[in-house]
Amino acid sequence: MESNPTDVCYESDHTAESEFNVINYFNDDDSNLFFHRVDSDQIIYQPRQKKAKLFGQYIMGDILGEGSYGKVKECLDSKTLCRRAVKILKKKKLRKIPNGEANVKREIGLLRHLNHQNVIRLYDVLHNEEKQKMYLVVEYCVGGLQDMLDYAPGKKFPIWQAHDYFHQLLRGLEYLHSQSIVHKDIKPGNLLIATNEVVKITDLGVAEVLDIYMTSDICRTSQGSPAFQPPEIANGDEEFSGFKVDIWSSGVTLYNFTTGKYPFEGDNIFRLFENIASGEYTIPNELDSSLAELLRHLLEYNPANRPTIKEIREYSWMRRKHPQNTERVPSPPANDMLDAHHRMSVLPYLEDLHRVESTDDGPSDDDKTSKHHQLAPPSPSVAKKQAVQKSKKSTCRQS
Ligand SMILES: Nc1ncnc2c1ncn2[C@@H]1O[C@H](COP(=O)(O)OP(=O)(O)OP(=O)(O)O)[C@@H](O)[C@H]1O
Repeated sequence: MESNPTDVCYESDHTAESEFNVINYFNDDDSNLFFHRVDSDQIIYQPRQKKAKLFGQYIMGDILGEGSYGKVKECLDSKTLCRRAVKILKKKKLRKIPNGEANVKREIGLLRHLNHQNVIRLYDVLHNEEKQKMYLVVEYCVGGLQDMLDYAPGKKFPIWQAHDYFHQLLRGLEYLHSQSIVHKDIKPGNLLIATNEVVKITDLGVAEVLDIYMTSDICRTSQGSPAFQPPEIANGDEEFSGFKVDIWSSGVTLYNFTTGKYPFEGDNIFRLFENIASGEYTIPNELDSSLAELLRHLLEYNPANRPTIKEIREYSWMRRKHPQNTERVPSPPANDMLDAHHRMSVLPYLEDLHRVESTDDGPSDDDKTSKHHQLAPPSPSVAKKQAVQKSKKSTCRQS
């Protein structure tokens, strides 16, 4: 077969063409062909433009985490410019989880009425019937205490840090109890940390509201995490004091904060409940005797002997100021270890939303029809530019 220069060149650069978009210049008679070779070091990779997504007045950011009910994303409230988190719940998924829908309904019903510094705030609930999704807009937190423990040396907090967090847990719990609510699932995994080290009790999905006309805190059901359940639940008692369940779980939580371990363990839930029901556990010798004394009382077998929150505050370990002689365990970095400062992930999406493609002569055709403009709130472009600058500058108000 007769070959011409074109064939030869084409074959030799075939891979380059398919991978790097080689540009061919042909002249009319096809006799002068240039292959513009591009080496890999000449290629400029640009990060993929983040496409803005809005729902209601909220602009979505990156994923913060994922639970059994769905994803949690960061978002920005465009009205208040406050940083928030949004739990995205797929209704289909909820129906598949035992008590899923009921738990979410209960949590929403409860959170709507609660307002305390140490309990997560619910700001908004939105539905998308078409997508069968539900959006719960809550306070933004930088992480969870369980994630912090997982990263911490020995999987525990320094005593002074554990002391601070436990104090805050008691404050939040005291508020819930004052509202006749038994949380029933207190554990590090349900304690988030906001900016300024403020602990937030979250996940009220299995909480119970006591009848306000009842004088006791008797409960009959429990769905909490097994390792944090008290002997009366492990034994299958039909009735038990709800508040004392929360005191026991707080005791297991404090034990975990300060030792990195659990008082009761088991290969499976049956073994675990057997161990809890036996009431036998040890407190590591290295713990201060005043802390050991508090833990023993929190983990009293008989719920009636467990202290109330008011009484807990009187223990010498609680009243003491603990020296900050060890470094604080930080909240784990966001975005797979990349961002230790938890920068706001909504910004790149905001930039996409407010990208100005117009010239001085007015908006370009692209601008007039772009999706960004359909999505953006109807405000003049100047105001948009200002909003971007403002949101870049401001560290968002936290309430
Ligand atoms: N308000 C929030 N601010 C920041 N991150 C959050 C917030 N709420 C949850 N997250 C992150 O999202 C993850 C999933 O949270 P979610 O409450 O849906 O599930 P979970 O409590 O971890 O698990 P499950 O509900 O399955 O027991 C959390 O582990 C946390 O990392």
